Amino acid sequence: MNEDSMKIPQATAKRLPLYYRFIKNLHASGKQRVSSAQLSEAVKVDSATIRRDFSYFGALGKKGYGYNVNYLLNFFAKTLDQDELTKVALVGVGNLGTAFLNYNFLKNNNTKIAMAFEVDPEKIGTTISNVPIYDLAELEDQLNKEAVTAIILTVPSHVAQQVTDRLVKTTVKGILNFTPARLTVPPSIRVHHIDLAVELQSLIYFLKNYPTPDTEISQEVEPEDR
Ligand SMILES: NC(=O)c1ccc[n+]([C@@H]2O[C@H](COP(=O)([O-])OP(=O)(O)OC[C@H]3O[C@@H](n4cnc5c(N)ncnc54)[C@H](O)[C@@H]3O)[C@@H](O)[C@H]2O)c1
Repeated sequence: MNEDSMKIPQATAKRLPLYYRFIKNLHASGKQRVSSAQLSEAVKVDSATIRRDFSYFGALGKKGYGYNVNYLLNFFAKTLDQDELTKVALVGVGNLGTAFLNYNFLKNNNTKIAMAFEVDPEKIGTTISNVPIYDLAELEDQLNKEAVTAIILTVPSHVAQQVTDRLVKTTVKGILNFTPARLTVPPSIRVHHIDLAVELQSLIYFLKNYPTPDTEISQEVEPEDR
């Protein structure tokens, strides 16, 4: 993010990539404007929140016109540093790690998994989707050489902290932690925790306590631009 975006609240900033993806699709399909109601339906964020978020971006929607797609696209691209490729490394090429390496992140944004690390001699020295898999012993050297700023952590939970401790001496500023381990990091490193078990439990709680409308109804409101 650049300096202009420092004033954007964190909750708004988190929704930026979501808005950006949708606006990019709209732009690609030749649309010039979009209303907050259309955005709301597509990204599943209520329109009052969208209007408030967009006011931080200096995008003031006009009644009966909506928002200018080109303006938004330029704003998001600049704010999210889309002109710069962010290098990411993955640590732990098991079931989950392999799936992420096979998934082409570049399709959606300028994020690239540049390298991966392993301890299994069978995997070290091989590639998956052109991503080289290095020995964990080379962690600090390789990360610093390529100025990697983010890590996807998909190791067994009992080694998560020891891998994290080694990142302190590198260019890494953020960790996307898929392990159930709660990580201790210095203030210079940010951790986002993705716990599938917790998310699943929360979904099931919502299904039980806040039943969704009939499938037929939700299909009727499916927008064409999704
Ligand atoms: N598979 C899933 O659906 C899933 C879902 C949610 C969370 N998780 C979590 O993600 C993590 C990975 O899960 P998985 O199913 O891919 O496990 P996995 O055992 O298939 O893969 C772990 C990989 O990490 C490697 N490894 C072990 N120690 C390492 C180290 N110090 N440095 C680098 N690599 C190391 C192993 O050789 C192995 O290839 C676990 O913490 C798991 O709890 C997995």
